[in-house]
Amino acid sequence: MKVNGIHYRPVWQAADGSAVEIIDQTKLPHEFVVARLTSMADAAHAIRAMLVRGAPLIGATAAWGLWLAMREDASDAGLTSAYEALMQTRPTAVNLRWALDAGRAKLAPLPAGERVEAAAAFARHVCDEDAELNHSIGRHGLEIIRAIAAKKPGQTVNVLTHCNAGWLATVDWGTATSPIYQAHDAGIPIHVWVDETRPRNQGAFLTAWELGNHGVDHTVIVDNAGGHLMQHGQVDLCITGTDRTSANGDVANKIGTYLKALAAHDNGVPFYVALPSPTIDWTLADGFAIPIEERSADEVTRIPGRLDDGSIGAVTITPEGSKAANPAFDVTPARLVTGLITERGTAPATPEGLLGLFPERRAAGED
Ligand SMILES: CSC[C@@H](O)[C@@H](O)C(=O)COP(=O)(O)O
Repeated sequence: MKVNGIHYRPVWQAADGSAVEIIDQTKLPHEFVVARLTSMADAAHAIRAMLVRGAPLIGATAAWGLWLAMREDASDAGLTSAYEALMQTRPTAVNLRWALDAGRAKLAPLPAGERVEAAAAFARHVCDEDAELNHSIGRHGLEIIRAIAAKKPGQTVNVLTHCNAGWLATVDWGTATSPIYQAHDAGIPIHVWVDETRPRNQGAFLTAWELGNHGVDHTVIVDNAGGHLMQHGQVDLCITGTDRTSANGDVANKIGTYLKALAAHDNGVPFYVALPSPTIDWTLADGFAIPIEERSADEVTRIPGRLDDGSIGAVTITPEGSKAANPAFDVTPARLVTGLITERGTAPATPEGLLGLFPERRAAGED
């Protein structure tokens, strides 16, 4: 998507082929900074420290991390240690495992001398494919928004989203935002309630920045406001992303998603989850086994932002000595999910619903 008229992806190979470049998302929305990754350790750090984040982008950056690793050591031992180091960066988004498994399967049979070029080709493919999948998700999600718009002619469709499942979290388009961008581009009047998404504020920092860049009308709200807005008929539908969806349609996503789904259910508001197929974990029968990342207490006790003097800083908001817990994701049970919007269409959040869209998984017996 575009930033000041220039098309960007959040990760790409540097024009001279010497490095990987990323948009450093820890600096947004106050500064637009491009960071260079020149080693596998740089890529691992970028994922762990959330310079890049969001399930599909974590997978795409890991794929580029394999390329950086092969430049350093293309031996079997080098491949194994890069695979293991990158796998340990963040636990919840299954796209990481998907990309590393697929990358290792491509590279392992090759002679070491061919691995660098093959790793670059693989990373380019992962990125291009993610952009295409998300564009398709948008086409299917657009039909849902169009149907809601048809029931309220001339009025604005109000969507609530949580965290950032936008183009910054993917390679392009975003998952939850792809239907929103496509509806906006199709001329459907649309407005987005953006959950700030404490503790890291991906909604306030990133989703609001993205939507603003694309000219989509939006309002940032505190995480606790969604239920109230739903009770008062101000939300037509919710769309979120997911870091991992189990084979029965349970959805792991940013902490707080579950509470939005409960409020939506109580108020009869449709609650959709948008996801590309690499986010489905076919090995898990339900969501309870999804590993939930526990992050630093500092993310809860301190908030970064632009200070009144214009500088960028952080403030402490809790009393000295108070403990803070920081589970970064939660699992929304499938029964609260109206539908899963995938690149192949929208499925009910059930095992049969998912297998109906991905019948090859039935035959595969799942791996
Ligand atoms: C298309 S991104 C879907 C999810 O990855 C997104 O909603 C989310 O929870 C991101 O969490 P983050 O901790 O910022 O990586």
